[in-house]
Amino acid sequence: MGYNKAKVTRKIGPRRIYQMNYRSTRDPQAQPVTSAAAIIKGLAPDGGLFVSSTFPQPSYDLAPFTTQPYQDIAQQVLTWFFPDLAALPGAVQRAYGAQWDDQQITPLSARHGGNYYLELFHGPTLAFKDVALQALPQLLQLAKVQTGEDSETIILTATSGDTGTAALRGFQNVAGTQVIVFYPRDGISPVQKAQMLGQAGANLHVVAVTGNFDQAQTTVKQLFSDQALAHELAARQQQFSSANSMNVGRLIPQIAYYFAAYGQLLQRQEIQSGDLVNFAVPTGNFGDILAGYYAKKLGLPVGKLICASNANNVLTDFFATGTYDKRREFYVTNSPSMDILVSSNLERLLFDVSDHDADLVAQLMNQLQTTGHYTVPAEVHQRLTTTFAAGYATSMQLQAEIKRVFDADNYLIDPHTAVGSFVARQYQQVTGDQRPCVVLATASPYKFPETVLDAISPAPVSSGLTAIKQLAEFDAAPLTAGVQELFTNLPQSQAEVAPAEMKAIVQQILQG
Ligand SMILES: N[C@@H](CCOP(=O)(O)O)C(=O)O
Repeated sequence: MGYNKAKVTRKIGPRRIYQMNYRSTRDPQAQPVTSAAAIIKGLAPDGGLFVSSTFPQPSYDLAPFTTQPYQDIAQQVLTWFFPDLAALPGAVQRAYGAQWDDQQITPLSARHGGNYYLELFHGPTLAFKDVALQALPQLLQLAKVQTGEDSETIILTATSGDTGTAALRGFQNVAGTQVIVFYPRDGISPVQKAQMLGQAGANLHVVAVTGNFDQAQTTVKQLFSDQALAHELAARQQQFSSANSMNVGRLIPQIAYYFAAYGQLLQRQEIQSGDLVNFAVPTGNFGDILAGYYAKKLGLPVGKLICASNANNVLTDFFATGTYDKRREFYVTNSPSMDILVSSNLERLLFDVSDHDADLVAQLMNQLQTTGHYTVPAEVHQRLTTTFAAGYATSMQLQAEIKRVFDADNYLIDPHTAVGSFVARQYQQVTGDQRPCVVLATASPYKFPETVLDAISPAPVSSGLTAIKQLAEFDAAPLTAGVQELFTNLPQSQAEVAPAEMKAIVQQILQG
């Protein structure tokens, strides 16, 4: 493996250890930090996002991905980005162990209705967030040991349904951590809510916000840069970190499943080594699709990255015009995890395609905050459109897509996956692009049984646990442990606040 850019900094025994530094997307003058520090901090002090100072340029063969277990692929990817984190192999084994209901961790389906589905929901909370949030606690622990950081880590998280539960599960009873999750009170599915409130642990806190996801995430970002609060925390030996894809420790593990998908296609001889594969990614905060962009930059033969949105189609318009404009109605939809108008990770993409122009990124992000919109230079927009395609599906269109795929092959997909599937087909029809396409299946259909049933069942649809049983009748496979657990979880208590009260509740929780 060749690391032609990372700097060799020290040598332990016969093995050379490389160090990868991380810098903010916004401040060209800021001192870079180590990978360990970037994971511990979560967000850069200037409000920007950490990116690696040099992008890894490994040389590798694609052939081994056909036979390697997922754990090996994940370890390889993590080592490219966090070469200075010691003891990664153990962490990876713990992250991808018996808590997964499929040994492949992210199995690729057969071709259904024209496309493949990369099933990212075989972890304990039934959504793709587990792939990274079973790993992040491990990475954080390694980073803390390595840096000697002994303050308590307060994981502040905003969720539109899936990240929160996966973060609670990942950090459940992890020593030296507390997790505070904020979710939009009226913006997640009944099963998502029951699942989130069902996560028990002395270090876990769930707070409903009487606002939408954007308000929760924006306030979380403000709390990160609140100096008075940081001092209060420091006095108690505490500091914030993030479980959202703003944290590189959350984002980087997601790159691995693009390699795993490619390996599975190769292994089945559906493609030849080097063939380009398109990926359709349902996305709200842009983390999942950015991981695909990073996979392409690492040399994986990725063709188009198809960015799929729901009715909150701010990203579709951005890719079409180069103008990002969040001044529009926020829709609460039947694909709630994607109900987002401020896509945090787009900032990392802009940093990359503008040739690391941190001043430009800072200016655009400032404009977004003050005016609600920005337009990227024409050259930046042009670069984006060579790699990305974009489209959206309405709530009715995604339901029709669930039915189409089910009718084709009795294959059940969740509403978010259906958004990706619909937009992939739309793209294929408009462009005639016949390359193999992998749709990221981001959540289990059992998290949204009402919407799925409504699409496929002629009978009246029930809700919650009853709907899960009703949906199971359409499924030849037995219920997985993660779904069965939904029937036994007991709801924990939660607080409810307005967005303006989020700081006060954080202080109250942390003061015990
Ligand atoms: N879609 C998420 C919200 C934020 O995304 P993240 O990937 O940055 O955590 C959710 O379901 O909670």
